[in-house]
Amino acid sequence: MGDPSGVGPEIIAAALADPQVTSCCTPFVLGDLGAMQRGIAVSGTELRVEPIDAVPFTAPAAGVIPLRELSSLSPDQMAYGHPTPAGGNACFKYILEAARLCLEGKAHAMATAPINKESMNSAGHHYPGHTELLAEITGGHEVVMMLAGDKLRVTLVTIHEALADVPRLVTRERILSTIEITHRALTRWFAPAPRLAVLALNPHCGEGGMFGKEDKEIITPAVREARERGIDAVGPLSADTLFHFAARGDYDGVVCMYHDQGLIPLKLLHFDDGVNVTLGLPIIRTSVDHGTAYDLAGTGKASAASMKQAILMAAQMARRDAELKEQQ
Ligand SMILES: NC(=O)c1ccc[n+]([C@@H]2O[C@H](COP(=O)([O-])OP(=O)(O)OC[C@H]3O[C@@H](n4cnc5c(N)ncnc54)[C@H](O)[C@@H]3O)[C@@H](O)[C@H]2O)c1
Ligand SMILES: N[C@H](C(=O)O)[C@H](O)COP(=O)(O)O
Repeated sequence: MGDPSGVGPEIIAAALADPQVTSCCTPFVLGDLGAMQRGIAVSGTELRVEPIDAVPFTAPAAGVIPLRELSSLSPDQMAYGHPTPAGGNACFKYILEAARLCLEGKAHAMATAPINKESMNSAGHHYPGHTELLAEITGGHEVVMMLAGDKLRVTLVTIHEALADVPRLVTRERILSTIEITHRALTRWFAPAPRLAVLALNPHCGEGGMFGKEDKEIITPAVREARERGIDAVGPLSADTLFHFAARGDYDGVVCMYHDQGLIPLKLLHFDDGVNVTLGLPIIRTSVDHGTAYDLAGTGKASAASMKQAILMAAQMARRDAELKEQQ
């Protein structure tokens, strides 16, 4: 459900009211009954929530959202636009339970609504986001954040890091593993023979060292090694021009060095329908590409398009996994 004080519950309701969603999967919510009922009212949908005790559960009637109640927040603890430690703790529980159900094979995939990272941290859970928390609780796998839309897919070598720390964190090993994880995931789910572009860190790829040495000394050898391992990757390429070519279809994925390098173009093109996917996990996890939007929470004005796409993509990935399993 994500943060009950944000737009999560209302966009979940709007997404689950869409027959395209319910015809491709059997969704259920891990969250708070009161928050979900409020979200349904705000969304103006005709849905009804029915608490479930366990997963799996009996298939619900049309118009019913099965909900496993993991918190019972008071109105103060879930006031719109006001994150609370109780709300942050509740989000943490929803994520843990979703991961557990996926790991145990009781759910095929999880699609997350937005959390407020500050509120989860205020509850004592010190993670930059879902990505790092899921990496830890599913076995310490190396993970990569991907944001994807029809026109563009970006993956990130560094995620939630201060910009000042990025040059130090952009190592050859980390670039190489990001390229490899991206390649593997795209091959499995999205593009059978992926073409990857790897971005430079500095303007004009460092201009021969005048504007920084990282492109020549770190990114170039990492791309060379990826190519030696059979991956169709090119780079480093200048970030200012590359997105034009990627968005017109020249590449299946763009490996970016830091958060805003990739997420600004992605959200410019796909704010409404972009999906965040965590690659490298032993489970399928997708998410909306936006945050808690406190300024809109409770107004019913938030778009549910990204939530819907996140659920559809999770279902599509799970179907693909089932096909691959059958072929084995
Ligand atoms: N998937 C996630 O859990 C996730 C993703 C991004 C940000 N966050 C968190 O969300 C909190 C708020 O972050 P922020 O303010 O940077 O970003 P935000 O995405 O919440 O809001 C940025 C702007 O986009 C608008 N917006 C967001 N979602 C919208 C929607 N569905 N429809 C229409 N407009 C929408 C908001 O009204 C606001 O003007 C932070 O704590 C951040 O860490 C969580
Ligand atoms: N970087 C993401 C974005 O801006 O959309 C976002 O913060 C999500 O992070 P998690 O999926 O790790 O919560």
